[in-house]
Parts: sequence; C-alpha cells; structure tokens
Amino acid sequence: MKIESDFNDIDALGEDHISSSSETPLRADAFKLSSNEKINIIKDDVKHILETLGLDLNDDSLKGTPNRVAKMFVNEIFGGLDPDKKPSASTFDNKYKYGEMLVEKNITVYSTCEHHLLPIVGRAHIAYISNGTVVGLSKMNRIVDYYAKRPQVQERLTIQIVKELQAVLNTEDVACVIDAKHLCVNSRGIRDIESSTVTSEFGGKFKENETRRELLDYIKLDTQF
Ligand SMILES: Nc1nc2c(ncn2[C@@H]2O[C@H](COP(=O)(O)OP(=O)(O)OP(=O)(O)O)[C@@H](O)[C@H]2O)c(=O)[nH]1
Ligand SMILES: [Zn+2]
Repeated sequence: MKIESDFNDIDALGEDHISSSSETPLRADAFKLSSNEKINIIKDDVKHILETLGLDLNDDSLKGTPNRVAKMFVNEIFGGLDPDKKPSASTFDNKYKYGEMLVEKNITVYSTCEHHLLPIVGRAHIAYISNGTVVGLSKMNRIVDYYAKRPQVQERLTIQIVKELQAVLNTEDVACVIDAKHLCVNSRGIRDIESSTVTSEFGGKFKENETRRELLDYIKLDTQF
C-alpha cells in the first residue's frame, strides 16, 4: 500500500527549520495506519532507497535490512510519535514536605535529528521544585525517552520535556538542560567531532538567577558521553 495524497505539505518548516510551536509537526492523519501497515510501507521505501544506491538485496546480509529498518523506525527510534506510548507518570503526595529542588542528572538521551535522520546522543538534566506532588524518579527518564524517540531538534525536545513535567507535577517550577552531540555535525558535513550543543528551558522559579545557579552548580556539565 502507498499513501499518495497530502504529502506535499510536509516541508512546512521552511528554510529556517524553525517550527512555530513546541509540538512535533504531525499530520492530522498520523495514526490512521496501524504500526504494521506503516512497517510494510516503509519496508518498500527502504528497499527502494537501497536498490537505487545499487545494492543487491538478494545478498544474505542485506536482504533483511528493509524490514529491520522499518521495524526500528516505527517501534523503536520513532516510537515516541505514538501518544499511546506516552509513559504514565505515577505521582505521590509530598508527605515528607521536601521543599528543595530535586535534580535528576545525566539521563541518557538517544534521539534522532529531524534534518538528517542521524543520531543525537547526550545527557539530559531535569530539576523541579515540588508544589505538593512528587513524581517517581524513573518516570523522568521515561518522559525524556518518549520525547527523544521522535525526529527532533534539540530545542523542541528540551521544551517538550519541561511542558510534560509541568503538567504532571502541576507546577511551573521545572527545568531541563540537555547537552548532546549531533552526528550530523560530528560525522558528516562540517565533521566537527568535538562540539556538542547545550539547550535549556527554565520554568517558574528557575528563571530566577539564584535558583538557576543552584541547578547549574549541581549538574556541572561534563561533556564526556
Ligand atoms: N537548531 C538546530 N539545528 C539543528 C539541529 N540538528 C541539526 N541541526 C542543523 O540543521 C541544519 C540543516 O541545515 P541545511 O543547510 O539545510 O543542511 P546541510 O546542507 O546538510 O547542512 P550542513 O550540516 O551544514 O552540511 C544544519 O545546520 C544542522 O546542524 C538541532 O537540534 N537544532
Ligand atoms: Zn542533522
């Protein structure tokens, strides 16, 4: 099966690659097809790319590649496009009246650059100040992983993580800093292997200098991934 219609509006981001909202630009019909239907279509597309490159897909090592890549796109590296996969974040009452900031640092980030479909690899650091609710620690890793498993720009990923935690924790006082390497910069194009990109989103009290400083002191960026 091939989808013919409506695919022409896909480059709506334009030349500057900046989307007007923090939402991932999804089409209205993004979930009309089942995961299996998507895998079958993408399998043919990958086969076509490899054949166009001149590869012989009868080769023992290559013949499973179209199916492997299609499954990886739909179920793994772009699995976070599916809202059904959004982690449910268990929250608890802050019975112990912990009133300082909580920082979860060095959360592994594996994402995919939406401009080149190459990996983004790095660390996210998340902080919040409880407003009466606390969230299970692992849920913060899961939220990072969910939004990372999309075609992304690092700026949007950072904002999406903060917005989700603000909703879960019912407070503006959430921050996220991401330090990541983009393979599209490191391994091709300018091929600068050393550079990494830092993005941050500071909500509520984290906009105040003292609170922000405290967070940055805790995470003391270490760019060894
Ligand atoms: N702002 C932002 N830019 C990104 C991100 N990931 C990749 N890019 C950049 O997106 C840009 C795409 O620019 P283009 O000129 O269309 O692509 P290109 O010809 O492959 O560019 P080069 O990478 O310079 O070879 C590049 O400068 C990438 O470095 C990201 O997360 N945020
Ligand atoms: Zn890129």
